[in-house]
Amino acid sequence: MPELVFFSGTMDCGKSTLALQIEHNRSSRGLQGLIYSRNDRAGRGKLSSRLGLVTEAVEAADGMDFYAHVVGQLSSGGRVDYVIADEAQFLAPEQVDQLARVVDDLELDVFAFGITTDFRSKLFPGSQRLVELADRIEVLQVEALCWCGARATHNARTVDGRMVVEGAQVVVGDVVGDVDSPPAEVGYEVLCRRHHRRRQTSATARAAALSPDVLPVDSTK
Ligand SMILES: Nc1ncnc2c1ncn2[C@@H]1O[C@H](COP(=O)(O)OP(=O)(O)O)[C@@H](O)[C@H]1O
Ligand SMILES: Cc1cn([C@H]2C[C@H](O)[C@@H](COP(=O)(O)O)O2)c(=O)[nH]c1=O
Repeated sequence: MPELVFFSGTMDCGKSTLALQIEHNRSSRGLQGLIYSRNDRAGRGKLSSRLGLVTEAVEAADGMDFYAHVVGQLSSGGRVDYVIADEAQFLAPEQVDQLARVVDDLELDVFAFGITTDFRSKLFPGSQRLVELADRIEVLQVEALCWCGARATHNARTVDGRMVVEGAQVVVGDVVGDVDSPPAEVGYEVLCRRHHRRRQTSATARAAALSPDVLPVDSTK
């Protein structure tokens, strides 16, 4: 039975890499996929992974009807054996309904990849609809880690290095969590829930560790 599968996780947990692997494994067996993405960091019409792989994709524009687009490909003589949709959190709920229709009426597997929640830990509308409609939800096996070493489950946004909890839901950007990353105007860092709730990023944790307030005090002096 064809399925709508939602591969979800935080930023930087390997979703796009898995999308490219699924594409590679199927295309190397002669199958033909239709690949969609939206707002990929590498630019319009791209599906890219931080491991350096990139492939061409159809940019899923606002208002694009996925069902009509797949039917259009098939009726103009194109072959479509499966569909991949990356950055699916950015899709409108009705576009997710169209993907479900591709599975049910055209009998094609649809693999959707996306982050579930935004920087405020609220569901993206596209991800909410995927949770509602998917046959399966798969959590990626590679654990992205919080600076404390716990599994990262949440996405934080930083503006000029400080974690924020207000702002536009969609701001394309990259993770800047490691010590050597230059401060970006808008960046992201994956955190465990505890540190997301406390608004403690790696930078604030480092600053706290260096603060004289928390340095060990020798009580004999
Ligand atoms: N230099 C590197 N060496 C090994 N693995 C890396 C490197 N850079 C990134 N990765 C891997 O790539 C993952 C991010 O993959 P990507 O597909 O871009 O994530 P996502 O689409 O979920 O944001 C990281 O979690 C890490 O496992
Ligand atoms: C948390 C959050 C993220 N985004 C953006 C930032 C990136 O461009 C993508 C996620 O891409 P990835 O391949 O999963 O790393 O989403 C956003 O617009 N709003 C947010 O709250």
